[in-house]
Amino acid sequence: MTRNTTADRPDGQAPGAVTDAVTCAGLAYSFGGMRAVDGLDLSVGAGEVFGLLGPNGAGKTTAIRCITTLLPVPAGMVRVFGHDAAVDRMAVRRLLGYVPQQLSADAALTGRENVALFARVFDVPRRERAARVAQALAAVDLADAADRLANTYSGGMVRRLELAQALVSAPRLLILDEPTIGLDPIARTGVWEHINAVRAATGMTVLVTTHYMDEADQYCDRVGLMHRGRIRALGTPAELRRGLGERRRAQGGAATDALPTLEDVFRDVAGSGLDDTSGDFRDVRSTRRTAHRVG
Ligand SMILES: Nc1ncnc2c1ncn2[C@@H]1O[C@H](COP(=O)(O)OP(=O)(O)OP(=O)(O)O)[C@@H](O)[C@H]1O
Repeated sequence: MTRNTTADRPDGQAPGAVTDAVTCAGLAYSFGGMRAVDGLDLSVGAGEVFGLLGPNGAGKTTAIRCITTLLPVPAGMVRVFGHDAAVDRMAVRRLLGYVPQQLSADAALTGRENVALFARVFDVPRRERAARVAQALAAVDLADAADRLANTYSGGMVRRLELAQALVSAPRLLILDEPTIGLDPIARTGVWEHINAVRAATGMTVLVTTHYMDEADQYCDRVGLMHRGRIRALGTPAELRRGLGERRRAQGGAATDALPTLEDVFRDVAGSGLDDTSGDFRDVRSTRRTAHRVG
């Protein structure tokens, strides 16, 4: 059950309002008999940074692929700035930039060529292209490295290059699937600083998945904790931490005044589902499937 609601939304809107950047209602998606997304209800307000968290196999990537229209919407509803993803796929695609989990940069091209390719694919007008490519590269601090082959870039630079690819079409909604995975702490901070700078300059909405609870706590306005295909807890990181602290005190546990961390909240939500026998097996199997896909 969802434990927290939409208090303190930056746009002050009710869930499902037209100014929502993303609305999912009862979204479901199955791979054969496996129900990867199972009745997902989600509203991301325009202009907010929303973190979708959850254990391996929770259904985050599948949900994101439905929102980006890369997967169909077989059941339920997905809207992006009011456009129905099941009906108006091109309108949705024009509004978003997407950085997938898998590598999307071409090692044999320079940084500039990689971003220019995305500018063409996303129909950036020919006359504006060179300037927009340069602007996107500058926004992620790659102007000086723009004419080097991408295979000479560090991991952090590649991730920033992929960010530039997603930004070149000036999206209203930026969707990032684990943007900082495998990066060192300095590179992770760098990626977030660039996301925040662009967001501050443009008012862009950001929907991000991450397994790094410290990042979610620091950079997300609100987070949704997903487990077994739907949201189990929702709120600002502070609300979720406070809520767990209050529940613990009410249960007479934790003889400490320390506020729980977001990782404690994550364990509280995901842990309860991992305790039963089917959950253990299913989640191990999910993780292996995911590893196989990525590797
Ligand atoms: N192409 C596919 N074929 C079969 N099963 C899939 C496929 N993609 C995902 N799944 C399964 O759907 C479930 C949800 O996977 P998904 O990748 O959406 O989870 P996730 O929360 O993004 O996980 P992770 O954090 O590991 O990326 C998992 O059980 C996964 O094994």
